[in-house]
Amino acid sequence: MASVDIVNIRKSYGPVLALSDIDIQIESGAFFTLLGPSGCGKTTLLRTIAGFHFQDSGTILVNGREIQNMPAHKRGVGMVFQDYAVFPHLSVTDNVAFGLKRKKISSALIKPKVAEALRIVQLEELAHRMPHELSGGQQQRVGLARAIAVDPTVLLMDEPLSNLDAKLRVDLRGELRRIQKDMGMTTIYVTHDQEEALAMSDVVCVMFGGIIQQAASPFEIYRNPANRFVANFVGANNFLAGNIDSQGDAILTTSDLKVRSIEGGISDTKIAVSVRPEAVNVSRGSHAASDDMLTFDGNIRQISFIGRELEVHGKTHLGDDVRAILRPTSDLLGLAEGDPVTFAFNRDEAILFENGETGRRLS
Ligand SMILES: Nc1ncnc2c1ncn2[C@@H]1O[C@H](COP(=O)(O)OP(=O)(O)OP(=O)(O)O)[C@@H](O)[C@H]1O
Repeated sequence: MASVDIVNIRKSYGPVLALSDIDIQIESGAFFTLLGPSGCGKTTLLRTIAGFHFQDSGTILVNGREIQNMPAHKRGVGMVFQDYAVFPHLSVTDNVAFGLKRKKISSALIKPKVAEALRIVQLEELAHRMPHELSGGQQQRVGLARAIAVDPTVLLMDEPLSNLDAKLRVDLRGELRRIQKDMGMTTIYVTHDQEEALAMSDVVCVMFGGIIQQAASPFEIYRNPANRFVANFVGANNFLAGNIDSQGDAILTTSDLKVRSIEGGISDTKIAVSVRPEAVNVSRGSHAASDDMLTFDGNIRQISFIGRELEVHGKTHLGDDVRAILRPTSDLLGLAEGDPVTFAFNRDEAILFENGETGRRLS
């Protein structure tokens, strides 16, 4: 078990600043995920921790020991790659033994270590196969077994499931998490798949533009996104536009509704209020707002029945798009394009962003 501290890591590729003063503390045994869109710097950060890239400045500590200037093979980290990176000319056993042989471990010790790693990833039966005789999921297990066989202090994984089909990806993510928990191995995982990140992680670290936007538990990231980027990137969200008037009140242009008084708010500043689709209610006709509920008149644009859920797309009278996810009821199923409805949500469910930046709950 090992803690990892990343202090002020900065890394450029020529004029491109890929990582800007990254600070991260990872607790021993945690499953820590770097999540962000393509180009946000997550692979660069992972490879800098692994020692495949060197930072321009900053410190990386594993259990309090600086590793940032060590060569990759001395850092004690295991790495699992997106493209499996198994050696095609070596059997499953020899692939898993590869790192142990390179560490000059005696063959008497290699055998039980390989057997144990194959047992953990449930590949004992296929130990003698060659990689071309394995499925993608099995090859990725070989990659994982090879990484854990050398007893790394930290396990690094770069989009390990992204080459697998959707069903296998879901199966394997549960299995990866189980293995990681059983072994108590501190893991840093890279993905651009937000559902995967939420499902697997103790901590999700959302990155954009080489900067950490928020690092918190999956629930916290979803429920209390720190800024508009996180609110938009993680899960679906509605954004209703507005501004702060000369009295310092936040007013939604959607409905001329005052949603909050903002002390020290700068007049004419733009605001946005976000609300998750599952928090939006839809009902026929027009209903007034109450202290707790914000309501918006509008019309149905499209209704899609997707089994367990009904997805409703609408437009408010002042032009904002609204999406709601609801339990299908016969009344809602009877709605048609163009029907007048009221969209409503509880203030508790809404987050106010001033200048599109830091978010805070409405109520
Ligand atoms: N070798 C390189 N030379 C120049 N620029 C690079 C190099 N590698 C990455 N970059 C740039 O650095 C930034 C971060 O790239 P990085 O690969 O870390 O992003 P990422 O979040 O992992 O993206 P992806 O999900 O597409 O792999 C991007 O702007 C990218 O274009």
